[in-house]
Amino acid sequence: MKFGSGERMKVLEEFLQQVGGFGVIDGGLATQLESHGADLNDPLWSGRCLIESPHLIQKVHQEYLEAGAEIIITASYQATIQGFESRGLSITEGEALLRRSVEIACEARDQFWKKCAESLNGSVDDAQIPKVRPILVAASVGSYGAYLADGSEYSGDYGPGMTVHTLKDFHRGRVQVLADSGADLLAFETIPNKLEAQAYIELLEENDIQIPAWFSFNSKDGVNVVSGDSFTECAALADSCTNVVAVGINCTPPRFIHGLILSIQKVTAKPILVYPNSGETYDADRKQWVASTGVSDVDFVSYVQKWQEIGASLIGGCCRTTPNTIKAISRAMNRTPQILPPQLLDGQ
Ligand code: MET
Ligand SMILES: [Zn+2]
Repeated sequence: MKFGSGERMKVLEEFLQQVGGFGVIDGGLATQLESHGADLNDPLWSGRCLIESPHLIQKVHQEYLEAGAEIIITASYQATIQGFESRGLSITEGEALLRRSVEIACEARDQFWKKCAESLNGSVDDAQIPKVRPILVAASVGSYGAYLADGSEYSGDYGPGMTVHTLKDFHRGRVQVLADSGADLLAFETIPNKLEAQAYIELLEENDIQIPAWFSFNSKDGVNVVSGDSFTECAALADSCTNVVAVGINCTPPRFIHGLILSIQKVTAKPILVYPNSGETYDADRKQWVASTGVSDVDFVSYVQKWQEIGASLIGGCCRTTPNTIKAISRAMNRTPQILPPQLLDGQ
């Protein structure tokens, strides 16, 4: 089916309507994989598990669904065809692994729905966390900086010679594979600069990508994206693309989110998504998060209703957040009861 811009918007609009106006995104995927013992000290980071431990990825998706997530993000963030090639895999094998990342998330969703239908027949377990509910699978696209695995997804500095053309060439194959994979939307995450946002837009438009996309930027000062480009200009650029159905912020300390939501609102009427990290800082040289700089789940959650009030429609967590964070977000979220589509209640 060919999507016009209206139809693309409908995917998210209908979802938001069904979940009561506000949706819960999952939490840190890599973080939770590591807590189950995965060694992600690897250029492929969480993408390594697509090769070595796909069952673990599915387990983590399940955990986030149990915690209340309504949008689960695939393990393709740092999984790239080029990255798989440097592992000795062929392009075909790399593409198959990307498709697999979406299949794993879809399987987790199917199992979750099945389990809900069998055990509860649509009833509610936790007062605040409805068991049977719409769930979207978002296919993650991490930045070129994530592929470089040198911390440049947090500096946005790709050097003076970098061009939109090079970035488009880098992303083209993966974006096309993920767009045709059966995912509900593409999640362009942790976008560190304006150049890469421009490259994504041109790719989506030139390749006539049919599924909707969200653009999510990261910031370390609450004013600009990490490269120093204006956050507002980046958000306005995202707004200009008809493929983009939501604009937001991820992997950014919670304390900056309020101001950034207000900046996005000035330039778009599209839904706003936020999934901050725990507020800890990442030491790119040591490839470690520096603990003690972050906020607890309780503090994180104290922000949730305020973010909703000022205009965020989708809220979740990024690095160093866990199923506990998502459970707390889901409970704290202020929303009207859901109108569930009948096919969900039938467990189909
Ligand atoms: C560096 S941001 C990482 C985002 C990715 N979706 C993850 O949670 O692992
Ligand atoms: Zn993150």
